[in-house]
Amino acid sequence: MTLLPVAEAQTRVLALARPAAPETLPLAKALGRYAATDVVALRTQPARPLSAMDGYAIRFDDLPGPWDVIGESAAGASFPGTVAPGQAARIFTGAAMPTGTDCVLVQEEATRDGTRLHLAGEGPVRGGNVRRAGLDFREGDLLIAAGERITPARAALAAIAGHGTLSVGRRARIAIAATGDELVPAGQPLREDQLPESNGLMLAGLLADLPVDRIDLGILPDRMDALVDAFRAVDCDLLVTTGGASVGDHDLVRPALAAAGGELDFWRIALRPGKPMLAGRLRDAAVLGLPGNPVSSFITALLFVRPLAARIAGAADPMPRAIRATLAHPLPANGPRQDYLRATLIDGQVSTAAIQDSSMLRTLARSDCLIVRAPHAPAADAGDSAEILQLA
Ligand SMILES: Nc1nc2c(c(=O)[nH]1)N[C@H]1C(S)=C(S)[C@@H](COP(=O)(O)OP(=O)(O)OC[C@H]3O[C@@H](n4cnc5c(N)ncnc54)[C@H](O)[C@@H]3O)O[C@H]1N2
Ligand code: MOO
Repeated sequence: MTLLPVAEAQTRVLALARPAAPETLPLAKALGRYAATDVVALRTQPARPLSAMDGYAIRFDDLPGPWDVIGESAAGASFPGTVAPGQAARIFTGAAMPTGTDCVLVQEEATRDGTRLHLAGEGPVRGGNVRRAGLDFREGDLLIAAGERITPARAALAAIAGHGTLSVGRRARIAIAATGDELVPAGQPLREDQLPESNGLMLAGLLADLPVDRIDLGILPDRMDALVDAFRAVDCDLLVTTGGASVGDHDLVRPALAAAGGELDFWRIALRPGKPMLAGRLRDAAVLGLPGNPVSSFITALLFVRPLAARIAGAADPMPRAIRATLAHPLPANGPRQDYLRATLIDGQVSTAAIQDSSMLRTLARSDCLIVRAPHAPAADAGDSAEILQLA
């Protein structure tokens, strides 16, 4: 049996995306989306030299004073004249430096007697307390690259750079179906051979921070006709199923995809947990069939569903980012599959949970990171560096 390496599976999954045409939205609505084009500054910030402090705009060469205060410059109400040698202008934070001045004496270091101003401290350095024109950026600078997320800071940056709207990727429409005759909606009475459905809720949570509209297909039974009907009817950018991905007699997602007219791209990854995941296309939609075990569903959602959803919405770089931590204890050599061990990170030291069964939600819920073990990684010692993925 050939198992696809995780990195290759991720590349092939991202290639299933068909990003929708972008749309232009007011900045407030563009928050959380991905930029569809490069965002360039339409103005220089600051446009003129500004005071960084409340005090007095002076000429550095006039130090140590005294000065005559001849006017005032406030944010939005600049001093219109020129400040000559021996003169100063009252100034406030964010106000334009009057012509002729080059530094600001903070008011804590000044005393005033009517219009007469005296130095009462060290005074500024040359150019001190002034934000030069273009300190932040200049007109024409690239501020946000296409495919970057419109975070709160980037939305604010776009606003101050002169934009009122942005061209962004559309929200991805993601249909989620749980499959399995044993599944009952959470909170409902159940027999001992039944199980509350939990993967759909988990997937919804894992997509909640992305620009995604979810289509909840609920619980589908392990019957070809029901699966094929649901697959034929769905209209979405990405169809995600959980369960029925393996080799059992009731594992029908793969044949149902084919019967509905879909195409399989690949099935089975050198991944633990999550090996039986399948990927394909169905008409205009990408399809990911996640394994039913809750932890397998979680990890395949983290490694494949979230990145693909973000890519459909226009993300350039949607992969989760690994960091490094120190192993708190030894680890045995790894087998042929890339392993994602449920673990806890404390003060940079990472420890694995004792039992790593892919059905165990309590272990997953207690973990705040996953240790990534490459296929055939040799045994590791306490104190060795390990790659980890942090869980939100
Ligand atoms: N002979 C083999 N058996 C199995 C193999 C294999 O290679 N050969 N692979 C194993 C691996 S690895 C995994 S992972 C599982 C997953 O297979 P399926 O995707 O077919 O999952 P199911 O059988 O449908 O369910 C597994 C388990 O998870 C529970 N489940 C399913 N959906 C949900 C849900 N929405 N919410 C909560 N729990 C769910 C289900 O009741 C089962 O207990 O296959 C191995 N078998
Ligand atoms: O790969 Mo399965 O997901 O081990 O449990």
